[in-house]
Amino acid sequence: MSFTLKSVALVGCGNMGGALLRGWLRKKFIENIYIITPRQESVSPYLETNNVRWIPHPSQLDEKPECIILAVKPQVLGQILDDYQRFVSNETLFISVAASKTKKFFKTHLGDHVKIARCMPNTPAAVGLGVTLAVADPLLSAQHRLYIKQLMSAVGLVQWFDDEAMIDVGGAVTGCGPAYVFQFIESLSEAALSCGLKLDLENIQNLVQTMVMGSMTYLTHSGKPAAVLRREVTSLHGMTEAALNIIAGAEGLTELLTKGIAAAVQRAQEMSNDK
Ligand SMILES: NC(=O)C1=CN([C@@H]2O[C@H](COP(=O)(O)OP(=O)(O)OC[C@H]3O[C@@H](n4cnc5c(N)ncnc54)[C@H](O)[C@@H]3O)[C@@H](O)[C@H]2O)C=CC1
Ligand SMILES: O=C(O)[C@@H]1CCC=N1
Repeated sequence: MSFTLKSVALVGCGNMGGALLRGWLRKKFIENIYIITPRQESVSPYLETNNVRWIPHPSQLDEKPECIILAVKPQVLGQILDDYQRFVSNETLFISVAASKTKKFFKTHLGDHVKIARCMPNTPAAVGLGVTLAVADPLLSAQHRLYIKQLMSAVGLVQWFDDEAMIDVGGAVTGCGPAYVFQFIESLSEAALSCGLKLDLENIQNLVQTMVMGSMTYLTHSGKPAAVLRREVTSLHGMTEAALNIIAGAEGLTELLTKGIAAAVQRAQEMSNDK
């Protein structure tokens, strides 16, 4: 990479924090990474990397990092932010990846002057193929925005929004989205079994997974839109058309996904009111 970041503190190293960390470590562009989390287990796999240090509690971090990434559950944030008050300064940028917790929430806990951005990444960040939605506070400088862009584009695509509400709507698509894709693989495999495919489930999943990966790679390389490639598979009055009449028909996939995304957005709004 053509740039290096000096010091990043990651608060919480679970599914999302761990995925970001793995993505960042692949790129080797952060000089010092502090993982702040009470339990050592989640950090152990990374400690052999010599620029990663485990900090059990923020009171034990003796420098002000350039950036603090908050990657704990939304419900935990309210209990821990007081411990981060002492890092609030022009030099330290806070980035929350937590669903639902608004910039206003962080200002209530950390003060109006906190430099805060919200990001909604996804777990494929671990392999550098993530999508991060980002919204910056007006207090952030162009330099802060560049910092966020460098940090998050190291693990995939970055999309900025001015409207904070888009983090919930877009997050319900790209943040939650990997779960929909994995669910699709599980469901198609189970459907294959139910329809009489005589293989064990693991074998079927392997076929389905390879088909999904092949389709994605083909889509990427073909330069054609998904709708065109779909039509190329769908022979007039053939098998695919018979299936798609059901899967993509009235009350089919688009309708189901619309309802699912609306439910996720509603849940984000409910969680934003939790303490
Ligand atoms: N899992 C995902 O795909 C995505 C998650 N997010 C957001 O990321 C955040 C974390 O989610 P997950 O990683 O899935 O949860 P997780 O439960 O896997 O990870 C949270 C981690 O925080 C640690 N933790 C608990 N108390 C702590 C404390 N006081 N200080 C520091 N660390 C503490 C836990 O030990 C755990 O390892 C959530 O706010 C979620 O909304 C955002 C986008 C995608
Ligand atoms: O399910 C959740 O609440 C988090 C946010 C996006 C993905 N996982």
